[in-house]
Amino acid sequence: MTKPDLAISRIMTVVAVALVDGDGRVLLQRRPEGKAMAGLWEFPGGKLEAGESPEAALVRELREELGIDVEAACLAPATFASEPLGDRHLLLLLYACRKWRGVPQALEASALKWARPLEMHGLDMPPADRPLIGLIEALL
Ligand SMILES: Nc1nc2c([nH]c(=O)n2[C@@H]2O[C@H](COP(=O)(O)OP(=O)(O)OP(=O)(O)O)[C@@H](O)[C@H]2O)c(=O)[nH]1
Repeated sequence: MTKPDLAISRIMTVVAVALVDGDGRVLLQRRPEGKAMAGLWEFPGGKLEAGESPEAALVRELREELGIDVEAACLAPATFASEPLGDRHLLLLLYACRKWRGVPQALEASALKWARPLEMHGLDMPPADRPLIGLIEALL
């Protein structure tokens, strides 16, 4: 029998969102100093907590990170990334969302930026995010 190349316990599931404004721009946040990959631009989101659904985790993360309220029903599954990350394997589930309440604030990030996909190609983003840019472009 062939051995699986990854133990399930090493998979890290992360949920993130492309918040899209009326001009077709997407919100990115900059990872703060002191964290892995500090200074890189990423989609808001984070890890699932035990027992949380992906949508509930994202609703929570968006409140914690940006101070906005999003309905789970407004989170549309968009695409995903699958990428080795240190000694783990990252499964990044990316949603798209065009409706939220409140004005996003950088409560945890060092900065926020509304960017068009074309601009995103020129930004430093985590390796898992790079293949997602073209897919987001096609979705908008
Ligand atoms: N939110 C988010 N995380 C991403 C993206 N791309 C990517 O590789 N990641 C990785 O997925 C993980 C997200 O987890 P997180 O935000 O909860 O964790 P963190 O590293 O900030 O640290 P923490 O454990 O102190 O919360 C990080 O390892 C982060 O580098 C992305 O676009 N958005």
